Amino acid sequence: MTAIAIETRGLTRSFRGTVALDDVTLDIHENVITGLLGRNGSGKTTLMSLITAQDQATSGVVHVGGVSPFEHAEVIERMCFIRDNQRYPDDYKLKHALRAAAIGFPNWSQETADRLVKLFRIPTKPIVKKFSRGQLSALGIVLGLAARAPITFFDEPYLGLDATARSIFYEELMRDYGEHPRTIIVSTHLIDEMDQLLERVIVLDRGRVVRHSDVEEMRGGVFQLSGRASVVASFVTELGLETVSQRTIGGLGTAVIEGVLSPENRAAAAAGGLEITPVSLQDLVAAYGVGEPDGAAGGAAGASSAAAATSPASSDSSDQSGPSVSLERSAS
Ligand SMILES: Nc1ncnc2c1ncn2[C@@H]1O[C@H](COP(=O)(O)OP(=O)(O)OP(=O)(O)O)[C@@H](O)[C@H]1O
Repeated sequence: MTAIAIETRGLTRSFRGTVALDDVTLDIHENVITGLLGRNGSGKTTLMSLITAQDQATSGVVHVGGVSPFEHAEVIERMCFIRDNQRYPDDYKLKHALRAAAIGFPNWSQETADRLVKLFRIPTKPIVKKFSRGQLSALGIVLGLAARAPITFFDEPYLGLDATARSIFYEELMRDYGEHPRTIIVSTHLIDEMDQLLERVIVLDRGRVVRHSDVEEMRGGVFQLSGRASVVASFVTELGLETVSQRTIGGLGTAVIEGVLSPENRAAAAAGGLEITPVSLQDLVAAYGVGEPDGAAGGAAGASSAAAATSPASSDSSDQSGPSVSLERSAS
């Protein structure tokens, strides 16, 4: 197992009554691609903003490389955060964004940037503000990969990308990570598409960590039981199985269960007409997100602080608490 790159202890962030992150204690492994998963409003962007010092916790601590990023600019410089709503200065064209990133990131690879710009067919003439949603995402991916920051965050990097461009992203991510291993944290809702890329996953639900483990371990330790609802229910109760979710539709019951059944219990399930099937990562994350609404997911959509401290571009400083390296200043 690799060393720990990022630690959080009791990390909590509230926004006027909305608890976006609730007592999150995590060790994020170094040089591993970790998926940050969970339903809308579960706290993924908030967690990334706190780790990159773009937002300040209500309570709890974040350590990156053993120190608080808020107090160590050199730690912030090692991180790159590509947000889904990345902002750029009004007059920026592609070349300005690339130039600014080249200045801001010590490990910047111009060769990688040039190659990816061609692969994604990012236009050179229009200002970035005129880019389509997919072109903006592609630009974020180019910056995030070419930056080669030791710790890189991608917040839903694929928004608006067509299927071909998404495949290019996945391939290029794996290629660059293979050649230059680093800590990558990627939040995604396209779990079926990305699950082969992820080594570990963190699943958040309503601001809390409901699962943090190795993907293979997770797959091996969960199964779905389905059959007549009454039989499923009594099987679960009699064996004291730990359910992630349990549903009944008509007379059919399904339960997603953590654990491994012994051969005897498998035989008993089969004798009762129950079917045991594997659970995809996507279905498992969906199962964790099944629960009563509690109003915690309402409120303003997304943290408003734009990329600042370590990400390559920001023109919005309305909600920034951390130090910032702005493209507006560094490239002209
Ligand atoms: N600046 C803010 N002001 C008020 N509420 C906020 C702010 N930022 C986030 N929240 C709230 O915190 C919760 C978590 O938001 P966050 O953006 O972290 O979720 P997410 O998991 O990234 O969601 P999504 O998958 O939809 O992008 C949400 O309820 C959101 O409305």
